[in-house]
Amino acid sequence: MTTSVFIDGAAGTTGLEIAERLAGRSEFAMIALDDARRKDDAARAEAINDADVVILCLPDDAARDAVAMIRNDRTKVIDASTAHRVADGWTYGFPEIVGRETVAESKRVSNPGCYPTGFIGLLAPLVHNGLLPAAWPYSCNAVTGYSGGGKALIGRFEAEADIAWRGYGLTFGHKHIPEMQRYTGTAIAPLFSPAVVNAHRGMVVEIPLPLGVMPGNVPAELLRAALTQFYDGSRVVTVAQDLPADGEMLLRAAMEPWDGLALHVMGSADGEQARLVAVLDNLGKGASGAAVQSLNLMAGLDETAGLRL
Ligand SMILES: NC(=O)C1=CN([C@@H]2O[C@H](COP(=O)(O)OP(=O)(O)OC[C@H]3O[C@@H](n4cnc5c(N)ncnc54)[C@H](OP(=O)(O)O)[C@@H]3O)[C@@H](O)[C@H]2O)C=CC1
Ligand SMILES: CC(=O)N[C@@H](CCC(=O)OP(=O)(O)O)C(=O)O
Repeated sequence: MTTSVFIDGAAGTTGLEIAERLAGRSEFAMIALDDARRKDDAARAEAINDADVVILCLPDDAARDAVAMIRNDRTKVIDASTAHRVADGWTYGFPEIVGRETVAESKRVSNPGCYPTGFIGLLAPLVHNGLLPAAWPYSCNAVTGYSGGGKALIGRFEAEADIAWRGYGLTFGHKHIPEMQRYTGTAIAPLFSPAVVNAHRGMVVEIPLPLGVMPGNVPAELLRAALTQFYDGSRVVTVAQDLPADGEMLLRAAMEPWDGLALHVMGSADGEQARLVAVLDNLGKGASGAAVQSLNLMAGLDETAGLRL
C-alpha cells in the first residue's frame, strides 16, 4: 500500500532535503504543488486533505495555519517547525527517546529542533536514569552550518562570505529552550550559546560537565557506558568508545548530507570534568532525516529506509 505525502514548504531548505530522501521510494506517492500554487491557501488545503501524511516545512505561523486546514481525521502530520514541540496532543518525533511505537502510532508528530536533537540525545537518557541530576544548571555551547537558518541565512552567508562565526541568541530565551528542558526533564533552563559557522551544514552541540562538583560525581566512563547501552541496536545514533583520532574533532565545510547522530563522552584523567559532545547534520537528524525516520515509522516501514547513514 502506498502512502500519499504532501510536503508543505517543499521549495524550502528542509522540504527540498526531505523530497531528495523520498525520491524513488515506491512506498510513497508524492503530492506536489507547482510554484504558482505552492502558497495558494485553497490549493494547499486541498493537498493537505488529500494526503495520508503532510510534512510541514514552514515558518511557525504558517505551520499552525496548515494544521487548522485539516478537515478530516485521516491526515497525519509531521511538523518540522517549532510550533508544536511542547504542545498538548503532539508526539515529539525523537523515536529513540519517546519510543518508536509511540511515533508509529501518532497522528501529530513534531520534529525535534536541530540543537535540541544533540542536547536531548546526550542528556535525556542520563537524567532519566538518575546518573545526572535533573536540578542542575546545564550549559550548552553549539555551532551550526548556516543552512540552519533556512533560505534567509543561506543568502546572508553567501552574500557576506567573510563571516566566519556568528554568535546569536544574545538576549537569551532561544526558542529551543522549552523542548530542551521538557524532554530532558531538567528543572532549570540550560544556558544555551548557539553560533553559526561558515559551512553549509553540520552541527556540534556540547554540554560541559564539572563532574567533581556535581551531585553523585559519576565517572565519565559510566556516562559513556550508560549512553552506549541506551542506544544499543540503533542504526541512527552511535556512541564513540574512544577519543577522536589525533585528539581533535572536525566539522568539514564540505560535509555530505548525513542522518546519523554521533555522541561522544570525554572525561578528564582526574575525574573532575567531562564534555558531552553531539555531532550531527542540522539538515539530517536535525531536520529532514528525522522527519523521514518518523514518516517511515508512521507508515509501518523500517525506520532507516531512505536515510543517509
Ligand atoms: N534549516 C534547518 O536546519 C532546520 C529547519 N527547521 C524548521 O523547518 C522549518 C522550515 O525551515 P527551512 O526549510 O530552514 O526554511 P526555508 O526558509 O528555507 O523554507 C521555508 C519555506 O516555506 C515557504 N513558506 C513560507 N510561508 C509559506 C506559506 N504561508 N505557505 C506555503 N509556503 C510557505 C517558503 O517560501 P519561499 O521560498 O517563497 O520563501 C520557503 O520555501 C522552519 O520552521 C524551521 O524552524 C527545523 C530544524 C532545522
Ligand atoms: C542558524 C539558526 O538560525 N538556526 C535556528 C534554528 C534552526 C531552525 O530554524 O530550526 P528549528 O525549527 O529547529 O528551530 C535558530 O537558532 O533559530
